[in-house]
Amino acid sequence: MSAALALRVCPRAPQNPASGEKAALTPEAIGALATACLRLEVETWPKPGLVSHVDNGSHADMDAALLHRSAGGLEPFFAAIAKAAGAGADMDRLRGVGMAAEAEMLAATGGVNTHRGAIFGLGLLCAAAALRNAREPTLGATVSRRWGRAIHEGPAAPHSHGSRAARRYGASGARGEAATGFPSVYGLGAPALDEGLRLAPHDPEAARVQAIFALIAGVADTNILHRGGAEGLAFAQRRAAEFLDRGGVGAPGWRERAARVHDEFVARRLSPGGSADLLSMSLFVRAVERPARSMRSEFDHARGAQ
Ligand SMILES: CC(C)(COP(=O)(O)OP(=O)(O)OC[C@H]1O[C@@H](n2cnc3c(N)ncnc32)[C@H](O[C@H]2O[C@H](COP(=O)(O)OP(=O)(O)OP(=O)(O)O)[C@@H](O)[C@H]2O)[C@@H]1O)[C@@H](O)C(=O)NCCC(=O)NCCS
Ligand SMILES: Nc1ncnc2[nH]cnc12
Repeated sequence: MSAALALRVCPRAPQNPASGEKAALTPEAIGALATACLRLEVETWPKPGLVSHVDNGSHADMDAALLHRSAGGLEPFFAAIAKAAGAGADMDRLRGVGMAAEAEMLAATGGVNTHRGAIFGLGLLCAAAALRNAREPTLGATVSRRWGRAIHEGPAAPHSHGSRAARRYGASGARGEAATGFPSVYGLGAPALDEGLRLAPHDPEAARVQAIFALIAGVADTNILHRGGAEGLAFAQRRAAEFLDRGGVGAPGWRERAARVHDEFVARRLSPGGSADLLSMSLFVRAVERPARSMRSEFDHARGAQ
């Protein structure tokens, strides 16, 4: 994103000239950016087992239009989470806004769980973006330092798919990811976006494909564990790693190869919904932390896609 466009997509509150601190984004700009990242995730194909503008992957209950409707409905909640964080909210207060966002999602989608994980993870990154300053290295570090303990100790739904996967397979899931500062975002998704842009400089969708494969290869996605068990997770991780080992989006014929992996996931009904959310979060942290290097035309496109 150019500096001018970064300011258009993410208008910043005035800089504090006395302290010289980085100025925080406005809550409205944070909400708009978070929703743009959710839309960009949808507009990415091939994404193994997941819904996109091309097909519905392993899902009978979702399509791209539903995901866009959900993403649009969440924008004011992402802004509200940022606003609350800017006013010093603790985790209980943020959780209240997150629960209201979940209710909005379910109302907008007729009861389909489109973005529960994203409301939680991207929501916390929105909160951190509102507090961004020169002293914190990353948004993830802010989440972990300010709310990590409360995330660990907070209420958990004992019968959610994620809680079951945690008990059965030891996967720490969405909660563990956030409490520890989003290691999959900073260690897998965001570096793979950079690598994808290097391999295919004129194809930002390719960069997102590189990132989703890197995430699937490395994340213990509780959605895959829920539908496919440990065997399904091992299959998904192996196929994603093979794609990357063969050169990822830098190798000739990559799109056809990625589409074949997508078909294999669909045949097994596997859907890495957690990795989809982590792709949105990777786009978000790069856009906030390195705006000059983000993908200008892509954010314009995302704001138009609905
Ligand atoms: C903390 C909560 C997110 C609850 O977490 P928990 O693990 O207890 O519960 P789940 O309901 O299972 O939701 C976790 C969702 O997180 C995503 N996820 C999975 N693995 C990971 C991972 N390793 N790292 C990060 N994130 C991960 C995933 O969300 C996506 O997938 C959903 C769609 O999947 P789908 O295949 O359709 O699955 P289902 O409909 O569930 O089942 P079937 O179709 O198979 O029948 C979609 O939500 C994506 O977003 C997991 O689903 C949280 O709920 C909570 O505490 N909320 C309170 C609000 C709050 O505190 N907010 C904080 C401030 S914003
Ligand atoms: N593209 C997608 N397909 C299925 N589940 C998702 N959850 C979030 N994004 C998703």
